[in-house]
Amino acid sequence: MMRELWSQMGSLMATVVFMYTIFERFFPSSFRDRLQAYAQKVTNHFNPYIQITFPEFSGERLKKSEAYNAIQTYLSANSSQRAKRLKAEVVKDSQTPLVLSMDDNEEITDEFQGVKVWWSANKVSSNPQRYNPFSYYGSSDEKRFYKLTFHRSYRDIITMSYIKHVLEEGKEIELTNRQLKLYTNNPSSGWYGYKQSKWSHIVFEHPASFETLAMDQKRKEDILKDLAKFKKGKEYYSKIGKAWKRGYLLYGPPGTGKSTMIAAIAKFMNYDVYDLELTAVKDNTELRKLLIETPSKSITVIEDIDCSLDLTGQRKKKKEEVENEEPKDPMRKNEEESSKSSKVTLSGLLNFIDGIWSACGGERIIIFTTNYVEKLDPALIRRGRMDKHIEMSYCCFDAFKVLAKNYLDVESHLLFGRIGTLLKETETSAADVAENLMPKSEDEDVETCLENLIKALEKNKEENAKKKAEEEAQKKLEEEKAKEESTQNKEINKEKTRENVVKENGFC
Ligand SMILES: Nc1ncnc2c1ncn2[C@@H]1O[C@H](COP(=O)(O)OP(=O)(O)OP(=O)(O)O)[C@@H](O)[C@H]1O
Ligand SMILES: [Mg+2]
Repeated sequence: MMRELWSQMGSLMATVVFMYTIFERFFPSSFRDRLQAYAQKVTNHFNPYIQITFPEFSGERLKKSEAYNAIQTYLSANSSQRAKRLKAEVVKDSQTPLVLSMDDNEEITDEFQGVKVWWSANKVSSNPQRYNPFSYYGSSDEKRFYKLTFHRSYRDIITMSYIKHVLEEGKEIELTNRQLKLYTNNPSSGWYGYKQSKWSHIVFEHPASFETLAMDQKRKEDILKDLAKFKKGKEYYSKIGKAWKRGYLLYGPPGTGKSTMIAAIAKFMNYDVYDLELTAVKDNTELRKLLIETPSKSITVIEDIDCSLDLTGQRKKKKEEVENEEPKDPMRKNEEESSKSSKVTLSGLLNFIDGIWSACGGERIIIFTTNYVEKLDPALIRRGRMDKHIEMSYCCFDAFKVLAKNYLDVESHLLFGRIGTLLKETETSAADVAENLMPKSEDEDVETCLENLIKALEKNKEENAKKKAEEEAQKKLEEEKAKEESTQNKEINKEKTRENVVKENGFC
């Protein structure tokens, strides 16, 4: 009531000012200014309400204000039930294509810690008559802004806590609603020039999630807990003095779900994925430039790190090469050397993961995947760099049950027992199990699909047994050969010793 009264007062003052402008010719300008300032002072003195405005565009370059966007999102989420007049907008990159927010000149109330505040969406037209085709604001110079009004006795609570709460919640909702993106690095030849950038992106619409990811249930829960702890870890990481980042190493045979797991992590965390193709990065400087452009709340992925570059034995190999090298044409040698030195090195990657990059913004995840964990340089995957090592192993019964639910919508079946036994006896990837579970035609029912899987697993078992027998036979052969060689060596040594004794003593 009181606030409305003051609002009326404001209109009254505006009318007075308007009258000045009409009669301005009859008043000297100095008198007009003085009167206006005085009227403002009087209003401010008695008005117990404070107003803060948040314009849509700010700064010299008239960039769209982040605060305005966050407030819009916050109010859309909180006001669409309360406001009587709403406007619908199509928002780019949002999961919900049509976003409802309160319409221009509409007002709603909000409450924070028992304090009531008023938000209004406003629009002013600085020059409605003039058409400006280059205007940021459309056909007329419309300027939008949100106005927050509150009683002056709550100044501290509103300016110090409430606005922060609105902006944070608005940004959080923006992040939840937006569509995830998958970024890939562009070759450096295209980094500069008009509209070029280091990363290109597409909307990331991978259907995988932790619900559909087939793996041992306990391990899955463990990973989920780890991720949830990381997400809420801002204070914890700052308390222990560690950069807010986490490294995951996913390793295991092909088709066991490493890439699927990355998609599930991205979805769970609601982070964009930056898929770094190391072979397209010329050197450590380029690597740095690329990584520095990855934002917080992102996952940087290096897939098949063992194949991406010779990160595994680079240092050792270089030495060997130098020793075995034949003399070369000096021109070619120079060329080769410069191409060799323009490569990302293991230390370049490690320094950046540990150093500046992890300190930029925080809340970053880095994931390496490999099929051959034993080939990697221990320095690359030591704890602290790759904090969590996750083995994606062959399909177990738990994982099979998830796949059966995903593909056939069954949770139990008489054939499950046989499949469980066969999975223990074979090494079958989840990708192979999934492929066999997928109905090949419309006539194939659940039972046929499960039988198909059993047949495939039995075949796999037979082949494995055959392979194992062959390997054992080969091993035996090698052992026998080694034994024979050692007996021969012993005989030779004995003969040599005898000859030496004869030489030393000078007789037979
Ligand atoms: N654990 C799993 N859960 C659900 N689906 C899986 C799983 N593992 C594999 N699949 C299925 O198999 C396909 C291949 O899996 P994915 O690409 O994740 O394997 P990968 O471990 O990354 O293999 P590679 O080592 O060859 O890159 C996926 O598209 C998915 O359909
Ligand atoms: Mg993969």
